[in-house]
Amino acid sequence: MKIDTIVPGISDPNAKMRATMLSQSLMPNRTERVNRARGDLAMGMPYILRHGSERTVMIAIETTTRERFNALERGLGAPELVISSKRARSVLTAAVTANLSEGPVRIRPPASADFDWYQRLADPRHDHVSGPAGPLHVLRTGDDTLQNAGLGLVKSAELIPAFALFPLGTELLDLNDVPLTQLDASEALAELAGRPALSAVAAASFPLEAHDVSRLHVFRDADGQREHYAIVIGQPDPNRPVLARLHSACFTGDVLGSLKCDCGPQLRAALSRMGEEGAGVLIYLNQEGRGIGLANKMRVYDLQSHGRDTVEANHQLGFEDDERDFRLAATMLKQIGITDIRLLTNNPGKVDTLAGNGIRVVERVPLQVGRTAHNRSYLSVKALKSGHLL
Ligand SMILES: Nc1nc2c(ncn2[C@@H]2O[C@H](COP(=O)(O)OP(=O)(O)OP(=O)(O)O)[C@@H](O)[C@H]2O)c(=O)[nH]1
Ligand SMILES: [Zn+2]
Repeated sequence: MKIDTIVPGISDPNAKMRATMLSQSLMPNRTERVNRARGDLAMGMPYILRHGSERTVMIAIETTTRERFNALERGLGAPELVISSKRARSVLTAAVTANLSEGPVRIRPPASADFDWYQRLADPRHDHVSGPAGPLHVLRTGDDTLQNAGLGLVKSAELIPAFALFPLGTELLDLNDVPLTQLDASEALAELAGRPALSAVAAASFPLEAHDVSRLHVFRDADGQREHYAIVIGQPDPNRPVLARLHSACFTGDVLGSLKCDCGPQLRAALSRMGEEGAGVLIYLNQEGRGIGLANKMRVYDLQSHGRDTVEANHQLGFEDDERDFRLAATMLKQIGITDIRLLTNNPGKVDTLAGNGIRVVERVPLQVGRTAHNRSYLSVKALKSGHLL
């Protein structure tokens, strides 16, 4: 951005310096650059992902249009398709996935591949009718910083974890006239792994069914993408550990009363126990579907209707078992001045993460409510595969 060209009175000796300072302060920082790229992916816009001298144009398979994809292919040549190793093991033949390590899997498309081919490998909705794909050429060599960053970005945009990378050789095309976002892959990886920063935005008190004194604090993450809530019930005694619940958003369970999980009853039971004790804190994290978002949760529910369990379905779509970041809860508790808690949970992972991030969990209080014939196998898979305590 050339601010000096629009600042009047450029002959003023201070104007140039003011323009430089203004340019510097308007320059997007790392969080903003990563968030722009994430926004582009969500809109189906391509952006430039760089690593060293390598430059690629990245586009998410879920959101791009066929027309845009074809235009990129005509201009830049065939891309590589990147999916996660979890997805690769579900959709590719065993011969192709033998010895695959965790992380991104790079696939060179066959000459006949059209946009439908990319969609079919990305989206598992037709897996049960089409069977495994292969033989295919999996690229195993080289540094995969670009692919790792891409995978982190599509997942954090809550999109199907699959994208295309079109190599952008310097000699090929000059895209300088197209205002594409540019992002460095190492910088993206550092941002995604960093401790999530949250700021307190607003708070107000109002009565709840559980207790007539409650205060809701709204926190917003640094990229402005998501809000999380802390609800303080009654007036917790600062000298005693507070009864606490760390709850992850479940629109289907919390709001609609779905019988497929135990979230709604857990939410209400936690609030009413806090009401009975006269004090407590509920941390409500907007990490729907164990961090994959509601659209992806519906995709994994659909896979579950074809016989997959909750963990297998996440893998088939390309996600890990659990994509949540419980460090957010530790940050929020500390910001509202609560460091000692009794945590209502059956999930030892929550206890460990809070304890490792400055919260003293003096007791784990089991929360076993809402078991139905519909969620019996879901809950036993969580116990068997995810270490939840029954
Ligand atoms: N991906 C996926 N998410 C699910 C499924 N069923 C429920 N969820 C999500 O799982 C999360 C459950 O959250 P919590 O109840 O806070 O956590 P938990 O890990 O079960 O631990 P505790 O309830 O504290 O014992 C919510 O985000 C739900 O939306 C499923 O089949 N697949
Ligand atoms: Zn639920």
